[in-house]
Amino acid sequence: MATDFKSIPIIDIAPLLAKWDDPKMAQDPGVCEVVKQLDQACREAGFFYVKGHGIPETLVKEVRNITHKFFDLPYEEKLKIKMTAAAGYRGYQRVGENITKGVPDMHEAIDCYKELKQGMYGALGKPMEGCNQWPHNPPNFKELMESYISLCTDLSRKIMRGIALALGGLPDEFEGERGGDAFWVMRLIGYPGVSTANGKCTPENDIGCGAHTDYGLLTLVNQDEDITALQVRNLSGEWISAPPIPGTFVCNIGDMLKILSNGLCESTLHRVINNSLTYRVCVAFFYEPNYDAAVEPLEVCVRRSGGTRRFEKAVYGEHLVSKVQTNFVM
Ligand SMILES: N=C(N)NCCCC[C@H](N)C(=O)O
Ligand SMILES: O=C(O)CCC(=O)C(=O)O
Ligand SMILES: [Fe+2]
Repeated sequence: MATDFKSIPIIDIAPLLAKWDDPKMAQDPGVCEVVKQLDQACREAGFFYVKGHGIPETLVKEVRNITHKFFDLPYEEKLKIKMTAAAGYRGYQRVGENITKGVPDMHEAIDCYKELKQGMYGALGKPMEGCNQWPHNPPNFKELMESYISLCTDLSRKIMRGIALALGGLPDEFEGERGGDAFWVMRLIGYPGVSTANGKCTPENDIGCGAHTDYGLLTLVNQDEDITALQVRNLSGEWISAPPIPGTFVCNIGDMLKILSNGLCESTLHRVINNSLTYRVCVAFFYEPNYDAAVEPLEVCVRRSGGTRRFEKAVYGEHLVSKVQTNFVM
C-alpha cells in the first residue's frame, strides 16, 4: 500500500545477486538485509532504485545512445518499422500515437515483445504474435538490444526472488507456472524537449507519458542522465521525482505483482514530463508473468494482509491485450 513517501530508496542488491541460487539464501545475512529493504520499498512506494546490479554501465549507456541515434533519423526512415496491429503491435510509433487516459502522449517509441510461437497460446496469444521490427540503421541495433534484454531478464528474475522472500514466500514463488517462462516487454522511448514538443519556447508542461501503472511484475527503467522527468505519485497525490542516478535502474512494481501480493505491493501511478530543452531517452524493460499465467493472490500474502482476498484472478495475457488494444490511435 502506498504511503506518503517523499523520496525513493536506493538498494544495493549485490548481496542478493551473489546468493540468488543458493538453497540457503534466506538465511544469508546479506540477502536478509536486501530483502528487508525490498520489503519496505515495495510496501511504501512501489518504486526503488537498484545499484550493484551487475549490468555493465557501458552497455546501459550504449543502449540509450543507439536509441537516440534511431530517433534522430528522418521520419520516413523510422516509418520503415511502423507498428501495426498486424505486426503484433511491435515497431515504431510516432509522437502522439500512444494515448493514456484519452490524451496523446508526447513521446515516440519502439515497442518490442518476447516473440510468441504461432498458435502457442491460441486465441489469447494471437493479437501479440509477430516478429519484432528492428531497424537496420543504426547497424548492430538488434544484437545490442537482444543482449541487453537477456541481461535484464536474468536480473529481474533475481530481484523477483528477493521480492518473493520479502513477501514471506519461497524464493521460487514467481517461477514455474507463474513466471518460469516470463514474458517481457521493452519500450525504447523518446521524449522531445519542450521547444520542439509544442513548437514554442515556453516552459509548458507537455505530458510525455500520462499517469499510468505498469502491467506486469517488475519494471527496470534506464533513463538519460541529467534530465529529471519521471514522477511518482504518493498517497496524498504529490508527485515525487525519480531523478536519474548513474549506475542504477529505477524499479517499479506492476499490476500483476499487486494482485499476487494481495495489495501488499503497490503498482504506483507514475508519469513523465520532460520540461527540459533536451530530447530525453528512456529504455524501459518490463518483466512480466508467463503470458498465460492465471494470477491471483498468494496464500501467504492473503494471510499477511488480514485474511481477505482483495483481487480476483486475472490472466496476464488478457490484461496486456486489453491495454495494447486501447493504447494507440492507429
Ligand atoms: N507496457 C507498459 N507498461 N507500457 C507503459 C505505457 C503506459 C502508457 C499507456 N498508454 C497506458 O495507458 O497504459
Ligand atoms: O520514461 C520513463 O522514465 C518511464 C516510462 C514509463 O513509465 C513507461 O514506459 O511505462
Ligand atoms: Fe510506466
